[in-house]
Amino acid sequence: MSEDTSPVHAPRLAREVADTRQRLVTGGLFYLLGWVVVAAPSDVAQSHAVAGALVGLAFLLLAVLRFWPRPPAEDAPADKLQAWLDTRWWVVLATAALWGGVLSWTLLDPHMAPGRTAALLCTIAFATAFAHNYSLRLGRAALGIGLIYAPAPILMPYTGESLSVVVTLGVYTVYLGLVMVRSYREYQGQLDLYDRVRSQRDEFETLSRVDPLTGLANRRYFSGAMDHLLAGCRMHQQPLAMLVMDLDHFKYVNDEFGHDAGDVCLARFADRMREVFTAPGVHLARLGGEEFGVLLPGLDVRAAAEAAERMRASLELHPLQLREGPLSITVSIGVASLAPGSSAEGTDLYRAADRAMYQAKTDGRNRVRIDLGTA
Ligand SMILES: Nc1nc2c(ncn2[C@@H]2O[C@H](COP(=O)(O)OP(=O)(O)OP(=O)(O)O)[C@@H](O)[C@H]2O)c(=O)[nH]1
Repeated sequence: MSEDTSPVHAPRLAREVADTRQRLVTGGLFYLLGWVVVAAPSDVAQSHAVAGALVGLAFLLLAVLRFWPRPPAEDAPADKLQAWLDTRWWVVLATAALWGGVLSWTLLDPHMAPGRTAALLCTIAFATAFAHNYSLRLGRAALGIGLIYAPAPILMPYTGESLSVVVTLGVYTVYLGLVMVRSYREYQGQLDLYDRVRSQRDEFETLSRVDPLTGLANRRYFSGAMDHLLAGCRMHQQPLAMLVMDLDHFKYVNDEFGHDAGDVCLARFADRMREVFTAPGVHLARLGGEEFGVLLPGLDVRAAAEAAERMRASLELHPLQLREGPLSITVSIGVASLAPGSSAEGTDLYRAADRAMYQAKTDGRNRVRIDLGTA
């Protein structure tokens, strides 16, 4: 039962696992009940007591196997989800085959003849339920229905049943086929809709935390990360540093080269940030316009100022590459850090770094300034 198990299908498979699990809950015991109803009027207890008991036990075992093992977690790898589905299908198909055997038995063995009508009615009910509930996979559903139902139209012409019953069963087979295909299509439609809703949800989720122009975190996400990092740094008795960086005379880039070139400049600046700030735990964000933020957990104000100076110097030495050519642009950077024992909050850290950045602007731009108010 090999299927496509590429990771991209994992959420779709997880959904199928959940739906299959839901359908498995009922069903198994109905086959057992069906067997009791078929066996009761026949003299199986006298003629084939052991075989009859084994069939009952087999239905019971298959009913139990529907509940065990439990499905893997929703976010499990696709191959695990697929393996669980495959084993559940074996159980369902084995149940169908066993029922097909029961029906054949009632048709072929005169001892079982009194249970034949009940077997036939159960067969129609089970095949119909199968067509409605198990058309998650077309081929497997067709096989299951065939196993349950095929003995009836195949064997009945040889058991003295009237032609009208045989023809009716044949016509019903066509109906089952149509129901199965329709259920399959409806289910695939549901899965497609589920995929679309999920990818839109992922897109919205990404948009809610990422700045689309630069791919950096946005201000909202950055604030949340700051609270989180601050709690972590306090727990581990570490400082937390922040840089606020503002491009100098950025308006000139827009005015001179156009807004699109300004956008590319912002994106290239973000790339440069990624190149320069590579320490683990660093958070980069676009705070708005041409203002950017960096959170540096574990760095005191001096170490953070050194990191800021690396960024400033990098920009000064290596101009950003725009389509129009290299662009020499500079950045003013404000630095602040919260000491491990400080009771100041994230907003205080932000304000201090922002103050330092404005000081850098006032002092002539293209420089790093420190605010020691929170250090
Ligand atoms: N292309 C582009 N420009 C933006 C964006 N957001 C803000 N700006 C522009 O950024 C410029 C900011 O100008 P100012 O606040 O005067 O700052 P500045 O020119 O960098 O000067 P100083 O900060 O004082 O060095 C304005 O022209 C805004 O239109 C954006 O997403 N894309």
